[in-house]
Amino acid sequence: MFAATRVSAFAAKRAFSTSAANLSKVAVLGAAGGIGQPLSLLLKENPHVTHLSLYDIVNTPGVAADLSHINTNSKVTGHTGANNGLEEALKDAHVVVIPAGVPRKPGMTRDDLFNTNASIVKGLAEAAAKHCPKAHILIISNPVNSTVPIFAEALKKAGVFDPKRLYGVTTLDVVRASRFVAEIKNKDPKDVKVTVVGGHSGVTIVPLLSQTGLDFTKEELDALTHRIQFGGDEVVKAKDGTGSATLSMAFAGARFANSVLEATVGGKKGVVEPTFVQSPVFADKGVNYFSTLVELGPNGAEKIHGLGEISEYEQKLIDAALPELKKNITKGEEF
Ligand SMILES: NC(=O)C1=CN([C@@H]2O[C@H](COP(=O)(O)OP(=O)(O)OC[C@H]3O[C@@H](n4cnc5c(N)ncnc54)[C@H](O)[C@@H]3O)[C@@H](O)[C@H]2O)C=CC1
Ligand SMILES: O=C([O-])CC(=O)C(=O)O
Repeated sequence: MFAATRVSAFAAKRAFSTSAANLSKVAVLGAAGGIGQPLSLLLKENPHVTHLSLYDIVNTPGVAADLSHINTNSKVTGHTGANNGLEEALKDAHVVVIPAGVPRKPGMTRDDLFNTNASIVKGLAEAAAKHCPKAHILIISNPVNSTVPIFAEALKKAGVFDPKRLYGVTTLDVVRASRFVAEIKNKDPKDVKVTVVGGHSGVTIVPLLSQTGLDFTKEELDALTHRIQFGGDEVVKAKDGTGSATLSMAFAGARFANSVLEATVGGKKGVVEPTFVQSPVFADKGVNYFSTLVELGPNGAEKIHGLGEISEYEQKLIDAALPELKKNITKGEEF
């Protein structure tokens, strides 16, 4: 904590002369981790961020000191679990990005992380409800299908839940889908947009390849759908016990955070991103959270799109996703 305080004071002093008004304080919780560090680096480059506030239970002073030397126009502060670290990190935050919690090892499902990560996320939610009740909260911690409902319940209990400001980050599925499709079609991924709906684990991840404007054989559809649904496993296997996707997740998380910032403080119109939010799309089937394309505006998730036209193949994927999704959501809500 001593080191954290020193870093904090140092960074704050330096920032005084360089940074604009503290309009967009962005807090990263879990900032010293595999995702947290590269994500914080990418956020340090984001011109919308005026104050980058890094919180972790370990090692944040070092990460904050390191990032604070980068000559972009934001101040960096580091906070640890000791004393009022979390409160300081969250106070007045406009956006809070949360990659705190344990990652998978080979052989585990994301749901296997529930026991450890549910309490971590719940604790952070209670703190956010108290110290930054108006912040936009971006949940990366797995299992996203359950951690978003856990967070929502904690905010509801504190009387500060606004469904427009709570987002499960599913951007990595979209990033992967674009890359994988581009690979087999010999295209530049920037020209390949794939909408991915549902949740963020296995069969709950539903790519809508029929909406890409490209043609696929049945074999291509099967292979791509499987790869997009289980892309996370490829990385878990390759990392061989040392963790799951961190760099691609940091890239995806920074992209989503930037979209939220552009829409909420950057005045940009027509920002549309897929994200796992409280959603009416399958609420009649008891599935209260779902990821579809969402239009972001000054208040956050302002317009939730439906699925659009989907193929029979995709309808079957949706039918398989809904029961699993409902189970994951209920588990989170009841935690
Ligand atoms: N939504 C998505 O698409 C993805 C989600 N993930 C998930 O993100 C999470 C983090 O993954 P990694 O960064 O690889 O793990 P990591 O273990 O490298 O980092 C996690 C960090 O969280 C910190 N932490 C633990 N408890 C905390 C608490 N109470 N408050 C603040 N920080 C705390 C740890 O000290 C550590 O620095 C995992 O749950 C993983 O499954 C990973 C990839 C993609
Ligand atoms: O696979 C994991 O556990 C991490 C993750 O969510 C992903 O890479 O999509």
